[in-house]
Amino acid sequence: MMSLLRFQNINKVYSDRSLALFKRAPVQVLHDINLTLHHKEIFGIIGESGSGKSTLGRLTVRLSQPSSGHIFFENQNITNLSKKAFQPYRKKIQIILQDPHNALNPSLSVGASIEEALTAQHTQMNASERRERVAALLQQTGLSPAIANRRPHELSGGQKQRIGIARAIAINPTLIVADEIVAALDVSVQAHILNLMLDLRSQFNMAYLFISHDLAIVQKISDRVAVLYKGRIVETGLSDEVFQNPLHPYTQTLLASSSATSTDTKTIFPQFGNGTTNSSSGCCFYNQCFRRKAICENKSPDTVEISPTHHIACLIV
Ligand SMILES: Nc1ncnc2c1ncn2[C@@H]1O[C@H](COP(=O)(O)OP(=O)(O)OP(=O)(O)O)[C@@H](O)[C@H]1O
Repeated sequence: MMSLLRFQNINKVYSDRSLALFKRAPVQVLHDINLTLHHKEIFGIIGESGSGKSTLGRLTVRLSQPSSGHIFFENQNITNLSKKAFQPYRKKIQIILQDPHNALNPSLSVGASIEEALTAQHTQMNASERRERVAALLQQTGLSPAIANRRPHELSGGQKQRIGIARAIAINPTLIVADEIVAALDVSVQAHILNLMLDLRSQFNMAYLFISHDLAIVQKISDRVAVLYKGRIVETGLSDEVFQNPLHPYTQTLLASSSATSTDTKTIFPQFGNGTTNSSSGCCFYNQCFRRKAICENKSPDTVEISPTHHIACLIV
């Protein structure tokens, strides 16, 4: 497979903002990152909070610059390109962020928001072509074209995230950085969004850098995965291999600690049938456990019985 994105010896140093200005010391959050992402591939990035996942995503779309090292996109070194020289690549690399509620301009209609993505990238479309494109994008993301006239506050979280996805795919990118894109959504909505991402990948042959703390979701959605620990890649490989036979002690600990809390993939991805789930109860998921168990067992949340240990595990989390 041809390389789409390559990180070569990437280091990132921030200054520690928790300290007073005169006491600030540099903090290295990424150490010597080497990764290659192929065309049409879904590459998962996992690791605990603060391990540097989002920083890697931000470097990819040049929201931030590496302190040293190089980033190659389609074999072109894009690390130090001027804004103008980067413009053609900007169109090919899009990002979708976690919080759909803040991702959209509240004063713009949904249609105007998507049109803005088209005009920002200097597409040569006239107004009626843009409106047609907006309608097509809404349909492709499972929404009615009529929603174009609504404002963000009139939409659900899932609908807003679909608009975020429509904006991201508007100019036919080849790579999408998906940073915790379902973390803020209800579990049933997560399923729809993740299935939409899989459909769009097959339809438009995009690659995803898929950043998530939810190991079960990453396992199911990713072709390959890298495990970040304190800014270093400690393990990388085919998703199934890493999840089934983790070699690095940190990966083993991460998988073991997630086993009581991870998403039930049978609920999220029913098409995977009886695939393994990391959840001891099969249903636990942070503080939504009642709801999740209800969904798993197809019951009302009020009638779900939860074992004391399951419940305690959720309270601890
Ligand atoms: N702009 C910044 N200035 C200073 N430090 C930063 C900045 N952005 C991130 N950091 C620090 O870099 C480290 C890595 O942050 P990052 O957001 O990449 O981690 P993460 O793995 O995505 O975490 P989470 O899963 O909690 O989002 C953290 O210690 C964070 O506090």
